[in-house]
Amino acid sequence: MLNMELYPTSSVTVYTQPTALDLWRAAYETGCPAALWRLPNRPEKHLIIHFGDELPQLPADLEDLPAGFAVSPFHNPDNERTLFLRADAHYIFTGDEVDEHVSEIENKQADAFRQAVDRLMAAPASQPTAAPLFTDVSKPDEQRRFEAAVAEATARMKQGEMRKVVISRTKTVQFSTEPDVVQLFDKLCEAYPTAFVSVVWLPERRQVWISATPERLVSVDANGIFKTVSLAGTQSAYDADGRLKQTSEAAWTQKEIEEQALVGRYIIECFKKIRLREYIEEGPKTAIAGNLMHLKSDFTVDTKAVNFPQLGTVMLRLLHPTSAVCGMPRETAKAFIRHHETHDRELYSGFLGPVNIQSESHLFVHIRCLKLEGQTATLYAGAGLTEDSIPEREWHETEMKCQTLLRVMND
Ligand SMILES: C=C(O[C@H]1C=CC=C(C(=O)O)[C@@H]1O)C(=O)O
Repeated sequence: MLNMELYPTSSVTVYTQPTALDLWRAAYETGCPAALWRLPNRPEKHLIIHFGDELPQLPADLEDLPAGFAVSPFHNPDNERTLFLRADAHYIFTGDEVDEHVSEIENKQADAFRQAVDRLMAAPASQPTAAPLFTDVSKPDEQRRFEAAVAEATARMKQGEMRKVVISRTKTVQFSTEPDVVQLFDKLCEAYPTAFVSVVWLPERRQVWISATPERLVSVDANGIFKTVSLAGTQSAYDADGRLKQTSEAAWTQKEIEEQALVGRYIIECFKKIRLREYIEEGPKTAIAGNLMHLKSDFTVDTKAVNFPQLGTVMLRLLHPTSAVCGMPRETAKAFIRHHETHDRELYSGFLGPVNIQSESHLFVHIRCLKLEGQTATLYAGAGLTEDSIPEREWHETEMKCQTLLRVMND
């Protein structure tokens, strides 16, 4: 556990204000891990900087962690190896106001970061540039491999080996120049007000992860209200004429209803394991997630009323990875994924989000995301399969999921 007493913080509202871009560039140039995010339906944006050369890998125990940002890979037994960015510096952007909380920690990274911020603030403001062009450089056999894995999965499910598995694929695009990720973040926030939008810089891996995810994994707010969701089933939010559909126009097939019900059942099984009966379940309802629609049920627990302050941590351990990204039974699905996917999921379908920031923790399933390495972006998308899945349709679904980020990058 980290002792926050070592890191006293000063809280001031600054008058010569750095922009999010100045701060991001300073973190990027000086190799300080950083996370920029905006919670669903909230106006303010947050940026934290971790002053340190190595990012700790810690158990995701929400009660023990200081303020920061957690990022977990898909493969993370018991959530013990969760990357954790400490909020050594925390900036909150609300309209034109910047609220700054910077720890007095003294080390090489902190000094380099502060100097870089001063230098970038003194430099003439750079003019916004047009988003760079990009081209699809995915492997030509990606679709064939994906569809073969879907066919194999449905055959196994028909034999009764599994009930559900989520198979993913990648799409690689090459940018003409390195994209401005802060500009892309702002565009994603505007396009998807109900999504959790984030950009995370991991200098050890030389990777920037960008996402606009619709799926809450575990939240505990300042009043001790715990939330999770069951999200599955996918269709376009637009009709054949390109018109945005009403949620009431969404028609769901038996396959999609069952796919979502399995995720809900899995959540209820987790509650049962800890003998928790006092939860509220609402839904399923049709929810809009950017260019897509999903079926969604909300689960809520008042942790104060049930006297269960660690519920967030306990459920995080039980839930991850849910059957929205893995499958059922979980271990069989995990083994199938390991053998049939040709890429490493890395942080895709893990979880990420702020921990103990303003007395709240909000962790989301890391989907609708991409990994940026220099000028190359790898997009990840998965499809929940049941025995009724049709390979070409599932491929098309992953194409639509990639569009969540691509259409904003194209804008
Ligand atoms: C695994 C993904 O989405 C999940 C969440 C919602 C709907 C899903 C589906 O319909 O397959 C997936 O379970 C992804 O976007 O990569």
